[in-house]
Amino acid sequence: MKYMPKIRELISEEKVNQRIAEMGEQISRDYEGKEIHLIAILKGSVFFACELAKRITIPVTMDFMSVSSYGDSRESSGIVKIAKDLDEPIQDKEVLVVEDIIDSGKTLNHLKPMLLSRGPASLKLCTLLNKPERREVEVEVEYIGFDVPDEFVVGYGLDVAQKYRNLPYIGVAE
Ligand SMILES: O=P(O)(O)OC[C@H]1O[C@H](OP(=O)(O)OP(=O)(O)O)[C@H](O)[C@@H]1O
Ligand code: HPA
Ligand SMILES: [Mg+2]
Repeated sequence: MKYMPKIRELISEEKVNQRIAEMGEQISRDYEGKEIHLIAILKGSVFFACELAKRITIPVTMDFMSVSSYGDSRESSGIVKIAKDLDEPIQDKEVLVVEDIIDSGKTLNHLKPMLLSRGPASLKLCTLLNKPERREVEVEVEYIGFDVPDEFVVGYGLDVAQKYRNLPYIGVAE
């Protein structure tokens, strides 16, 4: 039989949804009077990005970029592969990049200068989870849902070898 890790709950569905609602409220206040352009980094951030967008009360547009570096491994390959670029230009837009997790920092460290070179009015980062102990390259992150310990987390969009993205809570794959 294929190896299936046991999943231990780390952050309940209720806590995740409550925190996302708070983040949506804070973002709506910070960007009051503006429109916000959310860029969700596929695939992991899609659950968070949709839930966050529903909690933002100012006008929202969305675009998607598909980026991967982990593949089926629990370690970053260090090679950030862009499988799908944005559909629309971001020039003069208030851009908020939405991630499910910042771990080594390599993905965002690679993406940020690339997006900045396209001339957005502003560019900020928002992540549901942050794993500070694993950071290899510095990234400035404006909005963080939860700090998590140095364990491989799954659920709410996060996968281990493509599985468990659909769990409605955050767990640890043991
Ligand atoms: O800070 P880092 O060490 O770069 O890790 C964070 C990135 O890794 C994961 O993506 P992954 O490559 O697993 O692609 P996926 O979203 O399709 O699962 C996650 O969704 C982030 O994009
Ligand atoms: O802990 C993690 N879980 C799932 N995907 C990830 N990508 C980077 N870190 C993680
Ligand atoms: Mg992944």
